[in-house]
Amino acid sequence: MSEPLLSLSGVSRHFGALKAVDAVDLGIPAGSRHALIGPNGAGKSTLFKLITGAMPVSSGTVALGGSDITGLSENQRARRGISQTLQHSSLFLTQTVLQNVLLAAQRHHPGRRSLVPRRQAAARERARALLADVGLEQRSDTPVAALSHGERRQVEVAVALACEPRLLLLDEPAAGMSPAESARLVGLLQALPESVTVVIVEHDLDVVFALATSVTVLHLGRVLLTGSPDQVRTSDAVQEAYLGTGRESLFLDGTGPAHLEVS
Ligand SMILES: Nc1ncnc2c1ncn2[C@@H]1O[C@H](COP(=O)(O)OP(=O)(O)OP(=O)(O)O)[C@@H](O)[C@H]1O
Repeated sequence: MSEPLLSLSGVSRHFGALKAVDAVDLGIPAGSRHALIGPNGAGKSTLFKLITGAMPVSSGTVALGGSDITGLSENQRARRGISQTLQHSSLFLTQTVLQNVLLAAQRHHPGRRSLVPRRQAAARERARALLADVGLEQRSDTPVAALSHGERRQVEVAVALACEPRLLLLDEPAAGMSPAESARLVGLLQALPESVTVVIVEHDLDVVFALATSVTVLHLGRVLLTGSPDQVRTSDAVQEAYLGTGRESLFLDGTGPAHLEVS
């Protein structure tokens, strides 16, 4: 079997006596649409930060494409091909959608910054193509401040893609979105090329089951199960992990995810 794109081995993060992430082993093949789920406090955000390099591991190793990146900073990992969108927006509100994407591309490829009009035009063309990919070509010249919440999340995906990632990590991309906006987001993530491996941390299980080809369930910092969406859906252990967390069941009606209309 080929080497996973992302490989975690014995990854742990402790806060004093609390094992927020506890000896996690995980291999995510290239091209996956992988979801990390689990009840509140399961360790999802902490694990996300250990992958991006926003937080150092207490022990264990993180490898990307077979290279150990455990000791690398967040910026160094970004240069190796890890891009992320965060729960809290990092967009420039007074700049247009296009300018946000251009700035991200320039930050990532400082060498491509150019005063030559032909090169500037090529950069704008690349940025417009990305905006078309995320369904925002009509909004290129609109200031981000004038966009809806859902559209801003779409810009964040375009900004992350401007860094030409091998691994795109999305932290709760559907938070605060309407069902229609969530469906659009799922559609655009499904349409990304296989060269971009996607990992999402997401509470909205309709989004998870519409998108994910594989799912890891975290509980109390440990991997409870990694499997197909069907294996996760039908697991008694997963249902039990969600009991007592405010959700009576993994699915609110106990039958399955609500239908998410993905166009
Ligand atoms: N910087 C920190 N210092 C101390 N404890 C922390 C820190 N960050 C997270 N924790 C604790 O680690 C555990 C896991 O938190 P984490 O935010 O990773 O969970 P989560 O699964 O993302 O939860 P949620 O779904 O609520 O966002 C929790 O008990 C949390 O209180």
